[in-house]
Amino acid sequence: MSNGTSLLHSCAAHETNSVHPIDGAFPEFLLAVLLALVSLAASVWLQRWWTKCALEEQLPTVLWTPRFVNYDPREEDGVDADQRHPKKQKMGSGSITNILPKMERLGGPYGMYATVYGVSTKVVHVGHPVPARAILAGNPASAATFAESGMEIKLGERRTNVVYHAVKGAMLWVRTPFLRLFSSPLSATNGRNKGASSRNGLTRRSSSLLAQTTGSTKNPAYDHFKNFSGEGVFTANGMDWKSKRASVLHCLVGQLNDAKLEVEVNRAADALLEGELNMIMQLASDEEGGAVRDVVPMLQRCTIGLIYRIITHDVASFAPCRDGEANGESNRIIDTTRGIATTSSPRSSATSLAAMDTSLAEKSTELNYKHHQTNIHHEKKHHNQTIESLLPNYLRSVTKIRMIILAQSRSIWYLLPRWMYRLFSPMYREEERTMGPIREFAQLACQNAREGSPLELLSKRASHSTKEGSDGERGVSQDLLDEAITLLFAGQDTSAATLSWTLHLLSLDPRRQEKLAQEVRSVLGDSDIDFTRDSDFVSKSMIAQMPYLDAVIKESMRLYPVAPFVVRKLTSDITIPPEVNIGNQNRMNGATTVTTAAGAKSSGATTLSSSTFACIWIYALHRNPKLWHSPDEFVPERWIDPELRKKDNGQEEPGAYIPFAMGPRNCLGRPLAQVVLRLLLARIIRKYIVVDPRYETLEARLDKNDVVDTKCLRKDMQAGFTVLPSNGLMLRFVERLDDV
Ligand code: HEM
Repeated sequence: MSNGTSLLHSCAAHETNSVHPIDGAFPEFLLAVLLALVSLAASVWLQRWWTKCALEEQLPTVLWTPRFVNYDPREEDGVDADQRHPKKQKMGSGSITNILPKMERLGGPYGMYATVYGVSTKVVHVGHPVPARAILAGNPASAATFAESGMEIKLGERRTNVVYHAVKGAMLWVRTPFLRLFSSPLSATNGRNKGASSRNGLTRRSSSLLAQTTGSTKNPAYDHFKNFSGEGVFTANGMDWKSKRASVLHCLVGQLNDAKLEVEVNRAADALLEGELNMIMQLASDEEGGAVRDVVPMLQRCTIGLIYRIITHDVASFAPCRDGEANGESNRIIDTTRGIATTSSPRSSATSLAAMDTSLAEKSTELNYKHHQTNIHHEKKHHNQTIESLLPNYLRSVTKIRMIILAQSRSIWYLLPRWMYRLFSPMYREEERTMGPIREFAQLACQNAREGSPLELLSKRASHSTKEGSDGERGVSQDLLDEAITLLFAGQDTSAATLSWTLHLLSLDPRRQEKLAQEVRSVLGDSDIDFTRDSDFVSKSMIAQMPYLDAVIKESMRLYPVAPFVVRKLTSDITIPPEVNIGNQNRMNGATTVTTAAGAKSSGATTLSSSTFACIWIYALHRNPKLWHSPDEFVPERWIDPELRKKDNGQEEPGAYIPFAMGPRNCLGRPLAQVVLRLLLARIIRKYIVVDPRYETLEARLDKNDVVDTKCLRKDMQAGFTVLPSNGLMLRFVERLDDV
């Protein structure tokens, strides 16, 4: 202590007596730091301004305001974040619903506009089928026609900036002689020259075949997914992606015959209807107003069981729970109902379980059913412990990771080097915590995969057995684990979300719901009860006879595409022909009269330059009033009625309706999802009337002759990289009387 004091004193004395060497330099040092900071800020500002000006040559451009968005766990707990934090902007949903008005307001060609993201990242926002298909699928045909027509390629609506052009001109003047000296004819590209795009294509050839064929790639726009799905088919690139996609198609989609799929989906429907909902109905007998429950988690449990069984063939772990053996969350319900006898009829409990067995689906004899049922119960004892403990955490985690990944992509962390995000961002720590249960669950799926199942088949393929990960000693390669995470998520989340939105729309439209129920029941009939097959069983051939069911699913996916946008990076310049009037003649390409979105005449093409990112807004495409009549209305009839069909340009135009995206990186699980959605919906609607209590309240307030406008009851979207109804979806299930 005394030593310290004397040291201080001596320092003070020294300071009074002599000039410290740093004294004079200190303000200069500060000044230098300040200058450096100012020049850094100025160069960033200049760079952003420069990029904006360059983009504005082609499209209206806005500057993205950087911010540190962090994931807020309060958004997931079912309490409306708006109510708690009135000033807080909801994550993502506003930017989805406002996209069309924004495109309209900015009025670029095809409604496109651009954003300068970060310092110089260019993002083009697309909500029109012509640019959308050019970017996603490549559009060589239209490009060729365009070139052959000899039409002069001019710029689109040009916003002139005098200073920008003066500086650019001066720079070109200085640079051109040097460029001529040092560049080869192939690399001398100028985006504005006719044919430039093909030359760019040659010089910037990427190793990715996809990039060559479509002029766009997912890389690096999806890199922030990699902590989640690693190098699975969703995030992989180039040749790695190509071989992985071929393998997954072969082992999953190729192996799935109709009989297997029907059996598995009916098994999942049993778990939902005879298991969970049955329990809820019993509980609700004491509840005033019947059983009002959040259907989203129920559907998630149903679809995770389904995809898990499909990829592992492990039928024991998620077998329907009619006797109080439910997993996870549903256990809570069941615990409280111990002592209440199940009401499932002997017919359904004996035959539904039986109908689940793949091999027995073909043979179907009573003896085999009983044998199989015993097997299921035996295997359940073995597996349930682990699955039961992991499932609730897994579902919570995947719901959360959807939001974390979106928050990341909207935050400044996305633009900074990955190591910075890992080191400094609290979001990364949250992400890692969340990934724990997801990895564990996928690990278990890989270990439980039976012989001949898609995961087991994948494990033998070179595409999925190269990279040994940390779990190598447990016999699971990192590649396989990544794929399991990808497939479990893609198979579960999207189907559950789409069904949730469909039930939401039907609950707000009882008339159409009844129409659907009638169709389903007329096809399924009161079915002569067959001892060997459950009368609830719905097959693919049955749903083929239900056009209204098909229309309802299509319409729900139009209004609520669960992947509201996809992103690509352009690998070569893409020139989009001038916009034409979209009239009844439905010519979107190649006509001579050109109308911009704002209505002004123009005769220019638009060239989106290589390395630009393109955000294809599926949500905007599906609600574009130029493509759909009554775009915000739920009108399933539009898909059936020839008169209504004529009013929708979107039904004929490739790229206008793309809930599964399009091009080489379209949804790989589409054939699976198409069947799953229809079968599950048919089963639900056949048994239950779904009622939104808010609709009832609104209807009760109105006069009998009033038309109930349900738009105000539509749920907001909880935006993750897939969208779910915000704060859950509370519905009441009422058993259809004639089924009792
Ligand atoms: C309603 C159901 C579904 C919808 C709406 C849907 C939608 C989509 C969309 C829009 C994409 C493109 C994503 C992008 O480029 O960013 C996609 C990709 C993908 N989907 Fe689906 N999907 C559904 C169901 C499924 C199912 C059941 C599976 C598999 C089990 C699946 C597996 C995949 C995979 C692996 C990809 C990535 C393909 C690639 O990059 O090559 N999806 N899906």
